[in-house]
Amino acid sequence: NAFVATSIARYANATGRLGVPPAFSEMCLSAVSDTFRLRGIATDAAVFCGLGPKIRVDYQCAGRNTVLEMMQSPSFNDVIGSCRGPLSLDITCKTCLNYGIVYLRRLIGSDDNVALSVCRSAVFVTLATQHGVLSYDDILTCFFGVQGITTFPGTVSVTSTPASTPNVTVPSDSSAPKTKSVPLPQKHQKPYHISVVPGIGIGVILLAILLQIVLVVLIRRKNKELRDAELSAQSPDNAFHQGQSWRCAEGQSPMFQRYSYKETTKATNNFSTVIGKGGFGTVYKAQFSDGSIAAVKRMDKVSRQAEEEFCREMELLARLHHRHLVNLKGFCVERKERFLVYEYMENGSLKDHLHSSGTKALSWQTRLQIAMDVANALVGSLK
Ligand SMILES: Nc1ncnc2c1ncn2[C@@H]1O[C@H](COP(=O)(O)OP(=O)(O)OP(=O)(O)O)[C@@H](O)[C@H]1O
Repeated sequence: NAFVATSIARYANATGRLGVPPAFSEMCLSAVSDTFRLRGIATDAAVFCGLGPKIRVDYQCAGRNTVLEMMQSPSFNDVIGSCRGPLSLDITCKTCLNYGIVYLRRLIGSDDNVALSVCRSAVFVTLATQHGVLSYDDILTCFFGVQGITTFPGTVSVTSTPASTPNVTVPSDSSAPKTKSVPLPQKHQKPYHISVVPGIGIGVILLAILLQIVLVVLIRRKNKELRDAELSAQSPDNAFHQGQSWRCAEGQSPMFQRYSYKETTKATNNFSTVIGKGGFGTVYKAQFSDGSIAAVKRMDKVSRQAEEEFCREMELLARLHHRHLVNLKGFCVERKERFLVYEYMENGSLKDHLHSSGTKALSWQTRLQIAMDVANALVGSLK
């Protein structure tokens, strides 16, 4: 009904008539059926839309055939006045409809339901022609509870056949001009699914572009990694890292625990506690996740010599086990990082004790004992 009423409102807007004359009704009905088909509505819907098997395409109401006649009927101004408010609000819409019903009852009584229904559409069409005073979309929503069928404003000159909507041939009627401007409901004529398809398409394209960007970033990152690896393989120092030193560390690994860079960093609390510095590098205090305390020596610089030293220390301590020699617990070889992990000597270095003075100074007897222990350790290392 909303479709048909919309078409008739457009026609009324052009001609001032409340529907097409009988000679045009067949063309009009076939145009309505075409519209149904275009919008994917079952063609037999026409049966339900009309007042019986045929759709009413004229809204003659109690002898009134034109918008002007409707306007001139008593109390119609009251209807217009009550429908002036924002009809999108439920309360305003109800007031407008109530005024309409009161007006119709006065006009045709309350018994003739068919006439009531047709006149109700005639009221709608009449109101719909009141541009500037009333909002067409709001009236449509209020009267039929539907939205988006058409936007009424906007006009087009019409001269061709009714079948090729939206152009309409205006009947030769002395009271109506032959060619009129009829509002064109272009905006909302496309069925819903037609506007959804491009939306999905755009979504898919955007997703594809996004995936492509991610792919390019990943490829670039991988290429950079490969380039870096190639460069480091070409550098003389790194050739050593990749070759001899690595074999050295690998060779010893079964004897010592191998630590990862990550766990070493965590155990030293990101290398926060320095306990000494030697020729090889800096020594940090560390506590590993199993609770063991250790001294971690970190190789300061990457050089062939440092690498050899690292290797030698490992090889040596793998062979030497003496109660006067500090034990090597493990190592870490990762990228350019080299660590040796020793058991932690909580009393500090011999050097510190030998050179300390005051109450902490070592007695000569203790010094002698230490000298003998060191000599023992040396003998043990030479065996
Ligand atoms: N296992 C350890 N436990 C506690 N502190 C240590 C341990 N190993 C080293 N240190 C501390 O770190 C300092 C440096 O030790 P490191 O072995 O690197 O140097 P060095 O023996 O003095 O010299 P070089 O590196 O030439 O042998 C020591 O003086 C000591 O204070």
